[in-house]
Parts: sequence; C-alpha cells; structure tokens
Amino acid sequence: MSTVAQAKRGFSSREDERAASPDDLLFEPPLRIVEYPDPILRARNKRIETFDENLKKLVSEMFDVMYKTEGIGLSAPQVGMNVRLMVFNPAGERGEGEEIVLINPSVYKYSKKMILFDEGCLSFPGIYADVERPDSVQIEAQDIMGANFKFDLSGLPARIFQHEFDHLQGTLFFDRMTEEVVNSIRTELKALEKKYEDRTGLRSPEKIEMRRRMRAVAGFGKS
Ligand SMILES: CSCC[C@H](NC=O)C(=O)N[C@@H](C)C(=O)N[C@@H](CO)C(=O)O
Ligand SMILES: [Fe+2]
Repeated sequence: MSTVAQAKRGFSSREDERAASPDDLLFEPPLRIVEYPDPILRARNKRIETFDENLKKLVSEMFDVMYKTEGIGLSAPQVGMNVRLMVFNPAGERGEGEEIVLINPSVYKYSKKMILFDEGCLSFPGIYADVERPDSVQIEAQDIMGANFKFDLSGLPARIFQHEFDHLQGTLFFDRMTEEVVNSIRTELKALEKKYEDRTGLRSPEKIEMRRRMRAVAGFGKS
C-alpha cells in the first residue's frame, strides 16, 4: 500500500491491528529515542497480547529513557518498538506524580472543546510549536497485567495521551499543526531530515510538503 493510502486509512480500524509476536517485543537496553524522519515513526504498530516479565522490563526501560530525556510521555515506536504501548507521567520526574502505562489504548470520546498548546516531541529534539487538540478524552486500554479499564483524561494528561496515541497511529505532531505553524518550524524539520540523510546515507523517507497534504486526512475522532 502506498504511504498516502496508509495515511488515508489512518491505521485505525481494529482489523488492521495485527498481534505482536514475541520477537516483536524483544529489545536490548539501553533504549534510544528514534528521531524524525526515521520510518519507524510511520510504521504500523501491533497489538500486544503477551503480558509477561519482558513487557514489564520494556515499560521500566521506557520510563528510564523518558525521564533521562526530560520527557513527560513516550510511545513504544519512539524507542524502535512497533507495538501499541505508551507510558507517561505529567510530572516528568521519577518519584513524583503518577506513572501511567497504557497498552492497546483506544479513544471512545473526544470533547468538543479544543485547546492550543505549545507541544514538544522527543523525536523532534528542541522543536516546540502550537498544536490544537480536544481538551479531554475518554479512553480504554489494558494495564500491564492485561486487564481492561476505562478512564477520562483532561488537561495535560489528555494532551500527553493524545500526542502518544498519535504516535501509535503513525501520526506526528506536525501533521496536526496549521500550515502557518509548520512554516515556523520548517527550517528545523529540514535540519532533522538532513541529519538523518547524513547519518544513514538514505534520502529522507518523507518530504515535509507531502506530510502537509496528508495532514488534511489525518482527522480527529478516528480510533
Ligand atoms: C505535551 S505532550 C508531549 C509528550 C512528549 N512525548 C514524546 O514525544 C514529550 O515528552 N515531549 C517533551 C519534549 C516534553 O514535553 N517535555 C516537557 C518536560 O521537559 C517540556 O515541558 O518540554
Ligand atoms: Fe512525540
């Protein structure tokens, strides 16, 4: 399927979510943050169906790298693992606030009220810009033991959840920015693309203009 067709489908329906194999969950610490425009950030993320010690270790390593890099949230694809897992702690400090672990999350309701917030992403070091998102969301997910639960999020936790949920859909924060806002960070985005091209010897897998066009079909409210 072409990238454009994938974006139109939005990786969103349950039928599209394949189950992760034990190999998909293998990792070697220390985890490292995957930076834009690495194609890992646009790849499909598989459902987790094995709730074991390895998963607990992965979650623990994700919190480690999140705190070390001054994050308040982290999704598995950002550490090279294409599975449907996110961790967050709005306090951003170990031992403070509440550590949330969400596996195979989905959204069943978004608020109508929308809020602008100056967002940063660990996969786009040093880049901050305004993103508009619903103020609150009602979600369901599984915990580290595989138990299902539902809860409501608003304010900063809702913001972090939506940012990380987007990562699980292959959507990046600039896909949600207005054209004017993307223009304000375009030089920094291009610098990250050049860094990737210099490091890998490969052409950047995406061109910013193309993502701009695809943003129109990203849409809120799909799950
Ligand atoms: C507001 S949602 C941001 C979530 C993001 N997670 C993964 O990319 C994240 O943690 N971004 C950081 C750059 C961030 O927001 N850090 C905080 C605390 O240092 C900040 O205020 O910059
Ligand atoms: Fe991010």
